[in-house]
Amino acid sequence: MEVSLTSTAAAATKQVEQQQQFALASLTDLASCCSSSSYVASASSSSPAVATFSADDGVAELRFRRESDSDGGGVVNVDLTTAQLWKLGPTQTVCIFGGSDCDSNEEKYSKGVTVQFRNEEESRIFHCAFEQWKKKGIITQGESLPNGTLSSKSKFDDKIEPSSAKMYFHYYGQLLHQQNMLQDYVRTGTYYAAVMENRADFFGRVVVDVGAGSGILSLFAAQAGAKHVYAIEASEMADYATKLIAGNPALGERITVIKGKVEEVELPEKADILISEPMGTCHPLWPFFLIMNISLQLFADYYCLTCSAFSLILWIWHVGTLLVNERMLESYVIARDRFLAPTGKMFPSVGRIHMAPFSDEYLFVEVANKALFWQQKNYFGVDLTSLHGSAFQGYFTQPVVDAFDPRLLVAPATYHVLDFTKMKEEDLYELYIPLKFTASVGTRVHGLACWFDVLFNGSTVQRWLTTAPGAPTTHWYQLRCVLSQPLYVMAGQEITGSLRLVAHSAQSYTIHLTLSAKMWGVGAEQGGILQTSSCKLDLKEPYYRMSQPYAMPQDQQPHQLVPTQDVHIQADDLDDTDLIQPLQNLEAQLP
Ligand SMILES: C[S@@+](CC[C@H](N)C(=O)[O-])C[C@H]1O[C@@H](n2cnc3c(N)ncnc32)[C@H](O)[C@@H]1O
Repeated sequence: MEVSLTSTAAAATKQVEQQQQFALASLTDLASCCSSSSYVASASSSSPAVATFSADDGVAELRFRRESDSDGGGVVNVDLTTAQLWKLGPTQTVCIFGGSDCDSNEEKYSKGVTVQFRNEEESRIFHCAFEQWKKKGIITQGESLPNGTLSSKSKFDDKIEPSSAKMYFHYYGQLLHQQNMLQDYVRTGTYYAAVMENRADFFGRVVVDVGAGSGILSLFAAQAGAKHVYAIEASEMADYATKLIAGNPALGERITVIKGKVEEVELPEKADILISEPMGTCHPLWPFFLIMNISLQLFADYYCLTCSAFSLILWIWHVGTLLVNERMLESYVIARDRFLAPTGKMFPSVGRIHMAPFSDEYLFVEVANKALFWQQKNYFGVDLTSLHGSAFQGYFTQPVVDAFDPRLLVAPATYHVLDFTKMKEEDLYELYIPLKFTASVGTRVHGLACWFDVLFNGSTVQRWLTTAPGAPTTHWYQLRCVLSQPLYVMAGQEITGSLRLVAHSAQSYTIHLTLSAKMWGVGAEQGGILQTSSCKLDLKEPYYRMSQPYAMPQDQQPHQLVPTQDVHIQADDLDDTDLIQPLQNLEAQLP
């Protein structure tokens, strides 16, 4: 493959000349579609060729030239603003475009060529370059790009499975999911307050919105007086963001939407400040959510139910989990290295993962009971019990997402800091967090509860966005890792262990949790371990448990446990009418 990129910039006119060339196995004309919308390949004009992307005078274009061409008749000029690519196979692509070099009769019809690449990798890079140059055509309408390099393969593509990325960006490409985030008023309101209270950090500054979504944070930055905002968004949401921004012209004239991944796009200048909401949300069941949301919306329209009641339900479905899920923090850190000036700021700049052991018999019973099905000895004449143990363990691989009562915590929380301004992208591939707690009460420990917060370290005001239990609930809720073998602890006893998060290519993490109860009382000074319990969970496959407000079990009521954050639970919020079946059932089925 020959990929070359040359750049020169004439400073006075700010004109840009860049080139990128691809050798092609062959180029085949499609019969011009004067009378039909279908294309027929004409074998006679197939020959090896070169494709050249270039940007002269700020206009990006693509030119195909057959190698056999001597008189210029084999040159095909493609207007990138109208051109589209369609993949026919791993190495074959059709390029359709509005004709510019045809006679007047044909001018109103689209034209096309079939491009045969030499291998799959070259095809992939060509597609990537095509998107880049197409975007460049859009950016350069308003301003020109400086010299730069086009990465042939981005870090994102290296580490993320294409199927995961496709599903991920499809999800974020839909307005309904952006709406769910916008309707998390704790989240969006905190961002708004953090920006407005710290106008000085935005006023007259160049801002990059990393993963702009609907463009809301770009609009906040523009409201705060940003000189220019580059809103980078990889999903189809970029088109909606463009619309939203155009609908707010007073702000929009200072915002440029750039459709592409932060790992791949080029910017014409360095940023003074990055703003982003890269905190992991969880959406593995998006097709299910989508169908249910659409049906519910239709149902709501049909029965003229109020939007607000239903938007609450839709919002509840868009639940989220631990800071690092989605692996978008890595993109945030890459954006820092690519776009931020050395003295620039990041909003947010720090994230903290908080952790504390919890005791929740009802949750434990609920998870364990899911495997009861496999205890049937006569399921259509079949004994299912040999699979009960596996099913039982399987349910404990799902982290639980819900809002729980902070009084379920059995020890003050500890936290692990992620400094987005300093950490390396690779630091996020694996996180190892040693754990050490002192139990406040004697109880059974059922696992580890986790939540996070992020800091907007403004020059004027420092503001935290927290997802702590007891704080106003966000769409992230909290996350709990439930142990299949609970631990017994006494008040004052030390609980040690570790939480290891290992990133995987499906944009999430495998969680390895170990908790141990240290020896207590006589012999404690020897530091021995009394009991240990471990589990392995997949952050991408959580169990959503938002159906009912938590009811505090009677036997746990007297404990006053110690959360790390302020608690705002009303006595009225607690209701012990819908408690789950007694523990004895569970003891009987433990494998
Ligand atoms: C959690 S949403 C936040 C959207 C918006 N900033 C807001 O606060 O409402 C994250 C957005 O980042 C986009 N995104 C994620 N990874 C990206 C990447 N590597 N490059 C560009 N956009 C990305 C997603 O498509 C999604 O729209």
